[in-house]
Amino acid sequence: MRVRVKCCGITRVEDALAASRLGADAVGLIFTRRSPRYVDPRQAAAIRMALPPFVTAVALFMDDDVAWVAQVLNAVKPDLLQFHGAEPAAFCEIFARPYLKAVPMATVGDLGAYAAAHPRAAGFLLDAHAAGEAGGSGCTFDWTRVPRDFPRPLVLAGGLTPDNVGDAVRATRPWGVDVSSGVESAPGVKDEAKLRRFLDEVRRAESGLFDADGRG
Ligand SMILES: O=C(O)c1ccccc1N[C@@H]1O[C@H](COP(=O)(O)O)[C@@H](O)[C@H]1O
Repeated sequence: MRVRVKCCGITRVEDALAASRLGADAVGLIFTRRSPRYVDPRQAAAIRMALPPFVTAVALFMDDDVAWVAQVLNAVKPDLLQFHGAEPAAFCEIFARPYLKAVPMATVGDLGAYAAAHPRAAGFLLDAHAAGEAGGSGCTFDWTRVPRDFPRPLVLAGGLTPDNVGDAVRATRPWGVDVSSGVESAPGVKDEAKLRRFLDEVRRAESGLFDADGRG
């Protein structure tokens, strides 16, 4: 199966278009103000409207309040939400939209129990959350902790770059991968050459995962 790619922390229309053209399945728009990749809802709406068909717009929040999430949803109309903080399922479900729940791998030991606490999540995004950083830290975690054959979609994140994403895909066989700082020239500004190499490496790695019958 194809490994899906999300490019997170998009703040410019041209970067969203480049990511889409190069084959990204999703772009992430960050609405938590503590991120250097924060994008205001008006700019995000312009990015969202510029996306070609079948490219998913993901709105990322981290322990933000209900009113702010609702305001962003109204303005941007994203396809998918990503809750990157300590939001319980009851909070994530208020908005009645499909959502990804981030898992802080630095502190979560039992992924099964964590997932069970979010029965309606569309999938789980495994991030390092290293050294107190909540996201976009550029830090990896121990990929041997990613279970094979987990019954729900797992998106690998945290410190992925064009240089390590091939090994990451071969080691974990994830549903998808997510990259933010690893394909930038500055926070919130994507580097097209890095993005191209990242997507090429994902495709190269995934092609080696399947046998002649297309089975993984
Ligand atoms: O990217 C950010 O600035 C960010 C800020 C706050 C919460 C989450 C954030 N990004 C998410 O973190 C992962 C990992 O980032 P990186 O690739 O290690 O830089 C990223 O995929 C986003 O989903």
